[in-house]
Amino acid sequence: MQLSPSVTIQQTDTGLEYLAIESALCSATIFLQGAQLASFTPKDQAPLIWMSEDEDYQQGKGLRGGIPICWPWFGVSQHEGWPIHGVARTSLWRAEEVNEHDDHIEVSLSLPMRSVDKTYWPHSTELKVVFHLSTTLKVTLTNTNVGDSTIELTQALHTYFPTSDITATQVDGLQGSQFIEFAEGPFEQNEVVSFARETDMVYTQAAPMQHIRTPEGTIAVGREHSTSCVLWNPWIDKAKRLSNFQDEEYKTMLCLEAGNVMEDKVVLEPGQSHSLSTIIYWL
Ligand SMILES: O=P(O)(O)OC[C@H]1O[C@@H](O)[C@H](O)[C@@H](O)[C@@H]1O
Repeated sequence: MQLSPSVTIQQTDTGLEYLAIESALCSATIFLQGAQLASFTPKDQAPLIWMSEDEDYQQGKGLRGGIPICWPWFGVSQHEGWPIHGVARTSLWRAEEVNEHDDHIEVSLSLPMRSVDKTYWPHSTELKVVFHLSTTLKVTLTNTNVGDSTIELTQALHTYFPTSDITATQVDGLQGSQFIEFAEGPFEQNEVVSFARETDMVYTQAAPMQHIRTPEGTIAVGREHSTSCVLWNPWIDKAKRLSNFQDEEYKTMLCLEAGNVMEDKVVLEPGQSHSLSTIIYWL
């Protein structure tokens, strides 16, 4: 099915539907499950997004790569047995709109709340994501409180980035912020970050822009309405325990995740909205 000149709807062999974008400015894929962007490549440039070679695109399982949407909680829930990173990434979203312009394409999806188990999220909330696709990628996740009581949530746009060599990769722009590592801290980030071990840091009061320096070039990663972000690489041991992840793939990826976590959680009074954005491009 053709939705606009550059956007078609397609299906994997396993039956997962996705929007395929092939425009003069970029190519991209966005799955209805999880509203998960799985690839994004600006025209004549290298891919900006990483996906595991082992991903097998199963229903009800978050994809190992792309941009999983973590909602309405980030990380491990305080309720035992609840799924890590919430329920949005495994739920079926609805494609709402595709608007094609000369200089960008906008694709929006929403999460039908009837498909979210009320045990996990009993509140009346509208959740929408808009992908703004050109030679840059902007993703905006908007929560609106349509109920009559205050809601609180944590969330993240959990972007996987590619590199040809994690040991030759650095993240610049986190200096000056505080981080929590494996539930300890806060510690002060004094230097550019390099990778030589498992990295799982939650940064607070982080500057709105970081630069990932890889052997292939520098990726700019911006955030709006977010003062927290997460930096993750599983390294050798955890790589072996991860689903849909090859043992050696920790060498070729890292996650830098735009967040609203910890003290940066989203608090919405009835009628209020909040939009979290991430902006990604090759410098
Ligand atoms: O394997 P999952 O559920 O996709 O999570 C991947 C990682 O996501 C990161 O955001 C967390 O900080 C890590 O602790 C976690 O391992």
